[in-house]
Amino acid sequence: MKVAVIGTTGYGGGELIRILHNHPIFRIHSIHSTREEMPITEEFPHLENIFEDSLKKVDSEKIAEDADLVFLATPSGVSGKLAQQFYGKDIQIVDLSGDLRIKSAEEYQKWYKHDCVNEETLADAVYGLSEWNRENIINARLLANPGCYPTAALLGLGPVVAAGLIEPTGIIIDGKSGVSGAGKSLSKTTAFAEMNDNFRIYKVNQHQHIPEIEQQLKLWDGHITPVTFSTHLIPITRGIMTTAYVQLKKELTTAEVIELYQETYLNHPFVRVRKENQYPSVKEVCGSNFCDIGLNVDQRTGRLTIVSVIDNLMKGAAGQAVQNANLMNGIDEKAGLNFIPIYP
Ligand SMILES: NC(=O)C1=CN([C@@H]2O[C@H](COP(=O)(O)OP(=O)(O)OC[C@H]3O[C@@H](n4cnc5c(N)ncnc54)[C@H](OP(=O)(O)O)[C@@H]3O)[C@@H](O)[C@H]2O)C=CC1
Ligand SMILES: CC(=O)N[C@@H](CCC(=O)OP(=O)(O)O)C(=O)O
Repeated sequence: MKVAVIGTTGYGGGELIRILHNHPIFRIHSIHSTREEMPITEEFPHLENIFEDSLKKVDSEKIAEDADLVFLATPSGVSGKLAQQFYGKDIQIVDLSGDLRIKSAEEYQKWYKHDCVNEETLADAVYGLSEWNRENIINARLLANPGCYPTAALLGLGPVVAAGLIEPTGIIIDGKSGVSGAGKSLSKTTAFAEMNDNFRIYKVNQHQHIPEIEQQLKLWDGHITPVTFSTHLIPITRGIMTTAYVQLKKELTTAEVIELYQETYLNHPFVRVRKENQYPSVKEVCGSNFCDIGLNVDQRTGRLTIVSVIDNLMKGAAGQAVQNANLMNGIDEKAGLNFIPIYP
């Protein structure tokens, strides 16, 4: 199958190349960004002698004629416009941005601060939380790949929320991300002198992933009320940890909760649930498509602490995008994603 990647010179696009280069079914047919004709090795010298194609113009007619599937690894706003151009053509679309995830146009405008794609396109987009929306993903032509923080937070919360085991009010989620989560553009907040030896909170109560997290939680339990979600930048390159705090409705032991998670994710190879008293760290998933989860019930407060870790560029972006593209095409969901995490 021929695939095209738009936004190849970015961090998410670069990660797509790393995965797709060894994929057994997908072949990279063309790569694109605003810098047409430039060999990709000018931006990514690490690809020298491995993959040296040149970037091509973004021509949606031609891409749709030549390729079977297109990955949009482009910024919010750009992705929406491109999705609109490809929509209705004979090509599958997997968008890594936030432009197709929020079903309410009003909510999208409120959090993303610009106009949303048209209603018809939005209605057709399938939310690609791979482990939880498989039936719809299998039939999707237009796929909204989840955000990095929502992936970690939702995989962590899903089993207890869907089972109705927690109070629907007062959910708190604390997220920490490495700086590659912000993309490759230069900015003061991600500059070395700002981030090295530092740790900061950002977008307090204003993060664009809040409506995405709430939308999915409400599908699991319609009684869920607004969540508190805080994001922090930490001085690492890759990796996200989310820690969620939820109140259990009834007394449960940590062992019982772990059993529920193990059963829920039994047939989902990319989610690994830690044993009692073991908690994951970001290094344990770095470079891989795994989401590792650790759990603990505090018997004093009746609260459950849920720790999830992912690599933001893999399960949080390109890895889950390929997992979804596999599912959309009836391919083994692990195809091309059989990476052992890079440790230490
Ligand atoms: N980084 C992460 O961990 C995650 C990112 N995402 C989302 O994935 C998308 C890509 O993110 P990321 O790779 O980090 O971003 P980057 O800023 O690193 O890369 C953006 C890419 O988009 C290209 N681009 C920008 N404007 C256009 C345009 N008008 N036409 C064609 N190409 C364009 C750039 O190419 P050039 O400069 O060569 O023109 C570059 O290749 C974003 O929507 C982001 O929100 C989602 C989850 C996690
Ligand atoms: C560290 C960092 O800055 N991360 C970015 C993640 C952005 C992202 O992935 O955006 P979408 O999912 O909305 O496309 C942020 O917090 O905004």
